[in-house]
Amino acid sequence: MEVDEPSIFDLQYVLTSCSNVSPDIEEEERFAAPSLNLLGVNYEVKERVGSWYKGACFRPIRKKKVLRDITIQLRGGQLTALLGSSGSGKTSLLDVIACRTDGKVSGKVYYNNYECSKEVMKQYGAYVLQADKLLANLTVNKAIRDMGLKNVADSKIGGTIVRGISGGERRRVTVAIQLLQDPKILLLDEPTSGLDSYTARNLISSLAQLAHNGKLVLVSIHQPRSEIFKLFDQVGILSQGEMVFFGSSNKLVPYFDSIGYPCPTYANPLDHYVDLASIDRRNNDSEFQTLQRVHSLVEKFYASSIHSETADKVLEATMAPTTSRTMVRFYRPRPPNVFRVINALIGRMLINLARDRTIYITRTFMLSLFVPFICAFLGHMKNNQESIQDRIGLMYQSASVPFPHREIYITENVGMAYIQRQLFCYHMQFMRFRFMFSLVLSSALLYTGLYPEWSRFGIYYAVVFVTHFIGEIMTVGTMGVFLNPQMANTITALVLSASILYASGFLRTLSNMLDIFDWFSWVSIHKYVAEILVANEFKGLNFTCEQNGAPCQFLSGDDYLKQYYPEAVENMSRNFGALGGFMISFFVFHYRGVQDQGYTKSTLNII
Ligand SMILES: Nc1ncnc2c1ncn2[C@@H]1O[C@H](COP(=O)(O)OP(=O)(O)OP(=O)(O)O)[C@@H](O)[C@H]1O
Repeated sequence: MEVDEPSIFDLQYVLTSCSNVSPDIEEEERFAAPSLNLLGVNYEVKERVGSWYKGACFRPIRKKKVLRDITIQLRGGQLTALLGSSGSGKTSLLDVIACRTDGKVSGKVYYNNYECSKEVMKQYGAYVLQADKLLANLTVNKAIRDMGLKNVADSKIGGTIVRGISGGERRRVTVAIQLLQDPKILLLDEPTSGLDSYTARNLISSLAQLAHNGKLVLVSIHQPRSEIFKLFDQVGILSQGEMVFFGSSNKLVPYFDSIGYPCPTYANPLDHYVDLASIDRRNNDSEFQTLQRVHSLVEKFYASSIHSETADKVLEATMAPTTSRTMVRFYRPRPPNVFRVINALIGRMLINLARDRTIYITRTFMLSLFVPFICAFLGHMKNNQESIQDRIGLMYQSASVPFPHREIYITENVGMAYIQRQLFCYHMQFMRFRFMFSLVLSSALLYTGLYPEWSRFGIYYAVVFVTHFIGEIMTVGTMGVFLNPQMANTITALVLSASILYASGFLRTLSNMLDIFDWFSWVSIHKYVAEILVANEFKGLNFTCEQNGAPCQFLSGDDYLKQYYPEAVENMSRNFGALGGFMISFFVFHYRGVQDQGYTKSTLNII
């Protein structure tokens, strides 16, 4: 197998820096090659069909077989490529191996003698997704210290706004981050997509070197150049979820020759065979013909000696008794303790934020416009009858979550094991922002003429902060469920706007509201937020009866509370307790949701 000399930013370097192997591990265990065996694997998903306007519940569910009867063997020391046209099942096969499926998987998936599970994959595997999800403002040096990306080590990674390293270098950083945990199995979904052919070739060459050093490397790939072909040890070609070829790459051309599909001279064999296994859906005739051809290719492959040899090997491997002798333990560097991890993650996020001038500029700009506007608009609060309405307007403003959450915080693919901790760190660092923002807002509003008492200011500030914090948790939680930032923002904004309308009493008196809204208000944060805010402001306040048009209705804040929020003062502790309860339950809910979805579907990308 032909492999280039290591280049200056060769990922191979990672292996040396990561292989700080414990001396007391037996040689045999240390160098045992990983192997993956898939026997008769089927993967079926359910999808709703029909027009969206019929609603999710009324659209029929259709079962779809995404993978059929996949029997393959992958070994450490080999670079295997999965090819196939779009929709052929490459990503699904990687997902099955990584246990990231959301459908039904049948058949056997074995990692050495272990039945493959999420835990096994978390421990031994790493999955590089299609998109590079990296914190834009970190430097390569910080992200992958000593990774061999020397000439770009101090460059910012960059993103859509910040210009940074090139696409190819970014891909290398993503791969290198996964390699930090020294995985035995490395799965990469289209690592070369978006790269020019020269950079793509360099990346595949680096992966080949990693594989030849003992790792099991599996890549899905679109249209590889013919030079790249030489770097693959094994090749699998998928069509419609079935294998039309899986075996050693040097058997590929002779095999297709032998079944009557020779590769034309000067054609790239990989391109040619992928085309052969693709379905042409431009019209019924060509679809029928290509389907027939693929059907025959699959049948021929399953009848071939290449397939039966693989099947025999896989059968033997998956039938082997699981004894302590055959059970291979791999040494993995001991992970740092949880506090070090959290500390490091927070540090990284803070550095990223500190370097992100756009966030600071936008925030400062918004605050410097918003706060003076609020002060000018609501400033110099009087104590006449009209000021009751002014105060309610101010409470309304305080209970709304003012800024949409658009900062990108967690956009880095940190691997499967880190989602929980990263989420925790996200909230820790996010809290600082909200803390400061709520403080500036509360102080500015205090200046407008709220009840001048420090304890009341403290309560006011706490409520503003908690409301904003819950809004944030809701957005992140919704994001965990829908995995779509726009949708998460819209849904949270809608829910919170509805909640303030019917539960706060700021826009319509609660006694005039329909009963149904009263019931709903018990599960809305704004019922409790509003009661705390009005009790905090109105209790002990006196109003004058200036004769400027408004009838003199309330001589004191207590009168107002008695009329509209009769138990607000007595319910103060209950209301704080309820908000605490909301915070905890939203937190647990969103934590679970984000964790499960983040693992199954994709890496977190919170905007
Ligand atoms: N969870 C799912 N729900 C519905 N359909 C799915 C699901 N997962 C995969 N599929 C379908 O299975 C087929 C294979 O998808 P997959 O993403 O594995 O293809 P692919 O070869 O990786 O494609 P591409 O090269 O375009 O990324 C597609 O038709 C896809 O729509």
